[in-house]
Amino acid sequence: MPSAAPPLTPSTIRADALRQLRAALAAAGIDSPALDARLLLLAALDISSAELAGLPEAPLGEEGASRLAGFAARRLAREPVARILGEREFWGLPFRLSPATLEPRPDTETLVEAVLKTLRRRGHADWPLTIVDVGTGTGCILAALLHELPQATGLGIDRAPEAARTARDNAGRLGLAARAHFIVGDWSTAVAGPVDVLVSNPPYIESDLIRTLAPEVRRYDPLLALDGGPDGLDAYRALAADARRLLAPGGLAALEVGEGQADAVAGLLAGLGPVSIHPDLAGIDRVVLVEARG
Ligand SMILES: C[S@@+](CC[C@H](N)C(=O)[O-])C[C@H]1O[C@@H](n2cnc3c(N)ncnc32)[C@H](O)[C@@H]1O
Repeated sequence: MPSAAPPLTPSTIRADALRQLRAALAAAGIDSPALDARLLLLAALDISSAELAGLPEAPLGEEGASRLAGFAARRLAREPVARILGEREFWGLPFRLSPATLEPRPDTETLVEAVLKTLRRRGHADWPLTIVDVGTGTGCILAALLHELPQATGLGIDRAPEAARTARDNAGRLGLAARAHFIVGDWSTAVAGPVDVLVSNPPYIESDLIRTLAPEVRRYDPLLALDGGPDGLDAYRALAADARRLLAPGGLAALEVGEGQADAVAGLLAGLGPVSIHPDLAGIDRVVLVEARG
């Protein structure tokens, strides 16, 4: 049964709207009702937290009530807040979303951290590195790396043309257009190499498990971004072959993996050089990194 929307009117005051929305989201079983209600209210009224704190008794007004009612209906239909707002932060940078892009996840920052740590340990962070990001989505991994590595240039590849366009737009808005290029392609088949850094957060959910995912993921993240084939490892087989073909001597590849996949992916990369496995903040092995022999 669809959950009841809060009874918002133009004369409803901000504080009451927040309470009503929080209660409606909680009743619908949404995980973070207080935070979501607050973010949606601020966005619907286009105000800051300080403005809300300063004038909690102000009425929503015609436009505010109508926008907030629309946002509430979408969230109650389990659309994620970031999709409603159209933007999501990753590595402290803003990324626009489109229906063709995965919503970037905090876990993926583990991959950015692992690559930067390795490059810094090796004293390569100021080198004019070439980076390839396969399955770039919003372009978040590539943009975060280029943001931290001022001499590097990068290529983002996605099979979804709309994702490649969104990534290009995001890189442009972040001032990275001169160093980041984006193409539509199937894994790295269009790339000749050599490549210094190959990164990817590929689709890795086992096909049969997709129907068990939370509605926020199953209904709103694109299937192409989720489906890793029968055992979830299809993409890694292609990427391991790409790494073997493309990596420069001494180059590195870093792949995000799903829970329980690290050992299998480490096995696929093992022939290239020493492999390390990096946990995310929850302690789950999240990134497999290989440093190709020089
Ligand atoms: C899990 S998403 C990751 C998106 C983004 N890199 C991130 O971390 O938020 C995987 C991405 O791979 C893309 N993809 C799926 N199959 C592909 C293929 N054969 N070649 C290139 N990209 C592919 C999807 O369109 C999607 O954007």
